[in-house]
Amino acid sequence: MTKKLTDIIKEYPDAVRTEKPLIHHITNYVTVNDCANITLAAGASPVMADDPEEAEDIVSLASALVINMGTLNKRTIESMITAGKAAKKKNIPVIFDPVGAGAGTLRNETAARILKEVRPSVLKGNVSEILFISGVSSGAKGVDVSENDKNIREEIICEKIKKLALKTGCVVAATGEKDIISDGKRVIYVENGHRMMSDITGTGCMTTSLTAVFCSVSNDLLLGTAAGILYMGLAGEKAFNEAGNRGSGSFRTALIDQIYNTSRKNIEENAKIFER
Ligand SMILES: Nc1ncnc2c1ncn2[C@@H]1O[C@H](COP(=O)(O)OP(=O)(O)OP(=O)(O)O)[C@@H](O)[C@H]1O
Ligand SMILES: Cc1ncsc1CCO
Ligand SMILES: [Mg+2]
Repeated sequence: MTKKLTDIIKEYPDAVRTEKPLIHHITNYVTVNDCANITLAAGASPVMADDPEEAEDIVSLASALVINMGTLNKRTIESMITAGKAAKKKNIPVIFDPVGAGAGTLRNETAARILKEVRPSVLKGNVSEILFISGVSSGAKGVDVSENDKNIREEIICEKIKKLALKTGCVVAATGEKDIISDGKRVIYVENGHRMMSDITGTGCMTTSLTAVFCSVSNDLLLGTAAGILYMGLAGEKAFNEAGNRGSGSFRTALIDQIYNTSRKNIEENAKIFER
């Protein structure tokens, strides 16, 4: 089974480089530049456009839409809903990262509204955000995973994700030390990555951008999502070996370099992706 998954996913980077899909982002102002650069590093083309007046025009040119609620405000909520609905109408995959869900009323209500009104194709967040949306009260204080949620048993997270996928109609992914992805029936685990990835902000946001990139060239959103998470995890491991000893700034640069230099050999030799 592992072989089959990697055999499919290892074709995606070349497809991206051939197709150069446009990825529309409505995202946060903390990590926006990293998201644009990781999208380019993967061979796709980013456009960041978050005004309600142009949301529909821009998304109609795109091959995928990222909705990331990291620095939410009333103006961008309107853009997220408008662009999200327009994308769904045109069958463009919508990847929703509910950054900070659980941290306050505006975020919680907006996440619920986007799920209901847009019906995203993929819901991808860290384990605290996904558990909160699935109804487990989260200990998270902001945009990072809580210590409490890190210790929740894998089988419990898996069950919650499967149920949430069936309820929302989304492919659901929860990231952390181990990443779990499900469409409600199949469940994929990715065990690549490095703990230094949580020492910089934006590894989750960049993973969401890569998920959008690969979903735009895949006809299977479960595998497109798994690919975004897998390639980020593989890049994290190599970036740590190359630059981890220099510190978190160098690690961040090395991560983008690793996506730029993604190789078939790396996925063939090092992917830890399983379907159970
Ligand atoms: N301890 C860890 N070991 C291995 N990989 C990790 C670890 N923590 C995070 N990762 C990887 O880092 C990436 C980001 O995951 P994380 O859950 O930290 O996202 P996030 O909290 O949404 O990040 P941000 O909001 O800062 O962008 C994922 O690809 C995940 O697999
Ligand atoms: C630190 C931070 N605050 C809002 S968004 C963001 C980036 C990572 O999610
Ligand atoms: Mg995040």
